[in-house]
Amino acid sequence: MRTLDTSEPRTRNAVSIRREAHGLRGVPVIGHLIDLARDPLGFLSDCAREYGDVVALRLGTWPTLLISDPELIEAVLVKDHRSFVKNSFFWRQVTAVFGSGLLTSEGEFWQRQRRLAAPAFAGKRLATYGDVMVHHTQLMLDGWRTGVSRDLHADMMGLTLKIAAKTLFGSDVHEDVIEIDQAVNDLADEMASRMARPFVIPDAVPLPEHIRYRRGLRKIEQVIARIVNERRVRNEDAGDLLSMLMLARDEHGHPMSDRQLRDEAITILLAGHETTALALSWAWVLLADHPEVQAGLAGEVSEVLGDRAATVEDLPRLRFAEQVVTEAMRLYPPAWLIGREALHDCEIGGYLVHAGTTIYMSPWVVHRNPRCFEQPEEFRPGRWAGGLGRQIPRFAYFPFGGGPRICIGNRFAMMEAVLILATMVQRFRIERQKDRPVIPLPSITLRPKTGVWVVPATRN
Ligand code: HEM
Repeated sequence: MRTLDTSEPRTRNAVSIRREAHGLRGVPVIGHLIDLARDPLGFLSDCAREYGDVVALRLGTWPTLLISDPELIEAVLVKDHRSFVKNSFFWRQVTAVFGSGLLTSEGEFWQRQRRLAAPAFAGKRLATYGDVMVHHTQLMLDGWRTGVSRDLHADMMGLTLKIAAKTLFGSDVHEDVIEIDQAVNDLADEMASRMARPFVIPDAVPLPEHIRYRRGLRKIEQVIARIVNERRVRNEDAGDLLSMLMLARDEHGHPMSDRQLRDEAITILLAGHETTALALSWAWVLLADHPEVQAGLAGEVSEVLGDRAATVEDLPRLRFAEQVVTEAMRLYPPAWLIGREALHDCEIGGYLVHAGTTIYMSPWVVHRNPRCFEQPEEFRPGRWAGGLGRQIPRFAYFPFGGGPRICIGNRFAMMEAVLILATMVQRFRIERQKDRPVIPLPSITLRPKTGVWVVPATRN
């Protein structure tokens, strides 16, 4: 039971909470860290439900606010974005992996890198990726057998990795997929433990997880280096993201350093492939649990495509497929928590925010708010049919974040998810393997803890 902490001074409207059960008052240094580590989704949802749109949490020594009101989220991410940077505690834990790539850099440097990368994710260039997406999905499905159970999440991870490598870096990674997959998992696990820990254990301490983490990082760096070297040898402008980055020159005419290329490539590869795989895996969990929705989707795909392969031109008519992806990301947003840190004292919606305060905004929490969505726990893709997206506040639904730091790959991801989903449902009906429940694991991303085990059946 959590109660309002009236023993604390209340500045302006600021609300503080503490947990009284289990003697948590006896661990003031840790504050709510244990609650957050034990059940992050439940804890943050309870906080918002019980204490409202702005809740002060005690996470170790870090002053933290959980903000769940769409207008206030818009203030942080858009209107007052200059007052905030990406949460530095969080990002410090992952800088060894992402370096100064797009996800983690700030200021003018970030702006320049974003400008360079943006054309690869827009317009005509984006449209050229469609065939690769469908082709790789078909290759994957060729290996599926009716009645033979499989981990669909592992399939989605392998598929989106191959697609990202091919479309953005012009490279095939078939032989490396299993190892990269393992490496990404090891990195994500270690980054998540570091985030949850209120203290830092130096990398040099030879813990098994540190060894796995270093091995994972080395593997990914090797693959990236190979891709960059292949391109240097061929010395051609392939018109993809890697070429754009390699051909870019700064104001002094200098190309990007190998280190910066590595940072950007690793960022795009990691930020892009797991999140999209997750959107698809969660969509399939929901579709398997709602056979009538899956049948509706198959009906649309059959009407639009018949037996032929999907193309980018079909996207405007695959409306229900898009609604399925949108609704799946409402219930299971792959990026379930977004963080910022206040650069200086400021005010958000009348609340005083001190410099250094961490702001948490959780799509998981907001997307399930009954104020924003009717029967929010229900999977109803059709709710998006009548232009719901335009009727709700802009930040009632924000799976890709928003403002200047909005996901650069959001259109790429939507296009990829819809094309993959349509290609899959065209060939297979998918049921869950009953004895293998799916357990959400809110790590850096929202993952299915032990995969998504399904039994496919060929459609006649
Ligand atoms: C369903 C799939 C995806 C989801 C849910 C997702 C989610 C997000 C979110 C929430 C952010 C903003 C984080 C913040 O503001 O702190 C972000 C940023 C980013 N995403 Fe995605 N993403 C997805 C797919 C992709 C893809 C396909 C790519 C690239 C191929 C990508 C690359 C990036 C990059 C580079 C950033 C940093 C952008 C910047 O700060 O300028 N993402 N993503």
